[in-house]
Amino acid sequence: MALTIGLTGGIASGKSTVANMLKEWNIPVVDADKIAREVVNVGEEAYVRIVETFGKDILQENGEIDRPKLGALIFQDEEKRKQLNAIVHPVVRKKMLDERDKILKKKPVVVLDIPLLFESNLTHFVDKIIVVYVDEAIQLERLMKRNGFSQEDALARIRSQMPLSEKKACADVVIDNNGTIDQTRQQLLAILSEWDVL
Ligand SMILES: CC(C)(COP(=O)(O)OP(=O)(O)OC[C@H]1O[C@@H](n2cnc3c(N)ncnc32)[C@H](O)[C@@H]1O)[C@@H](O)C(=O)NCCC(=O)NCCS
Ligand SMILES: Nc1ncnc2c1ncn2[C@@H]1O[C@H](COP(=O)(O)OP(=O)(O)OP(=O)(O)O)[C@@H](O)[C@H]1O
Repeated sequence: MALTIGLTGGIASGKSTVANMLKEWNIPVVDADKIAREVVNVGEEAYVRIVETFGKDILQENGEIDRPKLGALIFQDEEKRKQLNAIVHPVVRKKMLDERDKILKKKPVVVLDIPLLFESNLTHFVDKIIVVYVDEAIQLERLMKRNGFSQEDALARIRSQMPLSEKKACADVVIDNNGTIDQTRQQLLAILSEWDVL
């Protein structure tokens, strides 16, 4: 029987780290962040609407969207974030579900890696939910390190999402990613074997 697993968590909680493990084991993963980047390529409908809404100031010289600049804008301002979400999310959702359907024609299981699974009310599209959890102090530290953000910028991003503790409470299963990568891999293996996926 077909199984759609939702993989979610908070910003920098370790979703991509877990998704990479799944891909190594040949489990197909649909990456919402990757699709969200593709749908705003120069000339795409969402690109045109973003430029109309936020102006040419958010573009690089070559015409592509300046992601750090747009990020700085929308993570400081909830109204602007809602405007961006309203442009990008419907297109991402459609592409993601198309990819899911294509994969499920050939494979019994697919994982949808969706950072905003709960915030965007997408839980009805998945059968099981894995939340990748970290304590906020570690999340902050990893986010600042990975993106070179100040503490203030990193906190603005964390605060723009549903608290990770709430997501944890809504999960079918939680991966605690406070420890080593290997400890995370062991937890994932146990979940997959329990669900007969490996
Ligand atoms: C604001 C943008 C340009 C910043 O780009 P940047 O390359 O710096 O970050 P990236 O796209 O890799 O996202 C990193 C993480 O930020 C978080 N995040 C991104 N967008 C949002 C949002 N609208 N609300 C809350 N968190 C978000 C997610 O945890 C995501 O995994 C970009 O994130 C964007 O276009 N966001 C809107 C689309 C979106 O919601 N994407 C996320 C899920 S589909
Ligand atoms: N167990 C771990 N130990 C040490 N570092 C880790 C661990 N897990 C992830 N990291 C590092 O933390 C950072 C965030 O992890 P990752 O990119 O997987 O998170 P994410 O949830 O996909 O983030 P985003 O929502 O921003 O896409 C990365 O730099 C990653 O290498």
